[in-house]
Amino acid sequence: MTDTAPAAQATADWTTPTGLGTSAARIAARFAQVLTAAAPAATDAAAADTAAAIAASADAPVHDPAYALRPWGDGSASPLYVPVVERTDDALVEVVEDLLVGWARDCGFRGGELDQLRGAGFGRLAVLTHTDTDDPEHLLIAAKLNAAWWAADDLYADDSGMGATPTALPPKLALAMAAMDPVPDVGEFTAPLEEALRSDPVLVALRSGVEHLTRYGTPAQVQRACYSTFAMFVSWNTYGAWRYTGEYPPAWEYLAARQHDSFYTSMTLVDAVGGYEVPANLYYEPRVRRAAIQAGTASVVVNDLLSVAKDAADETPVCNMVLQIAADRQCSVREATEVTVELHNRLVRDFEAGHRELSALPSPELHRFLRGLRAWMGGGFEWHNTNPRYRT
Ligand SMILES: CC(C)=CCC/C(C)=C(\C)COP(=O)(O)OP(=O)(O)O
Repeated sequence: MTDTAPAAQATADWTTPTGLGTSAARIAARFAQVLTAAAPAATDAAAADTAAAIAASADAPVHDPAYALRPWGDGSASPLYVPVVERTDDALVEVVEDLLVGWARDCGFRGGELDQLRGAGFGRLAVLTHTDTDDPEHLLIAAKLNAAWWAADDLYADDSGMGATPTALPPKLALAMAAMDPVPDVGEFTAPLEEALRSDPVLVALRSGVEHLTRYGTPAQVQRACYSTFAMFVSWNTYGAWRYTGEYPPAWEYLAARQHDSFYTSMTLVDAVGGYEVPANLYYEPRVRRAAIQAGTASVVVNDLLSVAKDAADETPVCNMVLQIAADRQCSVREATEVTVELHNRLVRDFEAGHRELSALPSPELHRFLRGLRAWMGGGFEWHNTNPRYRT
């Protein structure tokens, strides 16, 4: 490796041989391609060694104690296969919640909105899901952005009782993008935009949340959070169109939209909150992205399972996987719930298998990130299953 270019040296620890074997060559070859862009010297040999390591890891034990079958809701449906909860820490939760409510007040939320925010427990969500840091300032990255995303979701997109309407939604989301990803100065047109961005607590919260992320994360981490949010907004607009026309989608089409409106967006923060970075070309390596999408989708399917009653109760019903399946198949909610549980458990098992394969890749950051995704699923389940928001 002595002639290796500096960029290649920076990535050399990913390519260090760690095992033997020949199966799973596809993932290794792809991984080598990712590296090749920066490290011409680290190609075929590294790919073969990586494939070997993957092959060795494919023989992992069938039951991983990091996962469990857990009852949920009122306990009447089949259990969910979820990662175990890695941390509960009430004292830390209180610190983060207090800081979060102070921040929300500074953003302009008042009275009942602040009570709702505290009741929702986004600080608790951060503590349950980001288990590799105890630092309140880092946890606040997740707490602030999740609170801001949820506020936008409730107030702009979902909750008719809070003033959300399908026709006002798209322009509000366009402003939300401007709040998160600052536009350059445009002379006389800047002042009215600034005024609009300062006049709505949701927009102030989104902007401030990104600023907080910017203090601790890299530019790549900030933009990945922004762009996954913007993809999520496309799904919100899609739901808005369905609710406006009253033409609700089949379950497969809803699920296609839901995969970009999921806790994948929350999980873009995993490494920044943890205080490290998965380099962009590894973060977006297809197997890594697939694992992250599986984790995000599984977690949002938990949300759908637990919010059936809440979603069905809105005067313009909110799309929900259980409700879409029940409508498609003309079956009961109970039957549709079982199909949804099966879908969830399949996603988690597929994630688990992918995690096992990817564990053979010699990147400490990637290993930590995959454990972080797993922890997020476990904490996300716990949060939903114990949250008054989802109790009927
Ligand atoms: C990433 C994030 C927190 C996005 C906000 C959108 C959101 C609240 C979800 C993806 C969860 O789904 P849903 O809108 O159905 O949530 P509720 O059931 O209203 O809690």
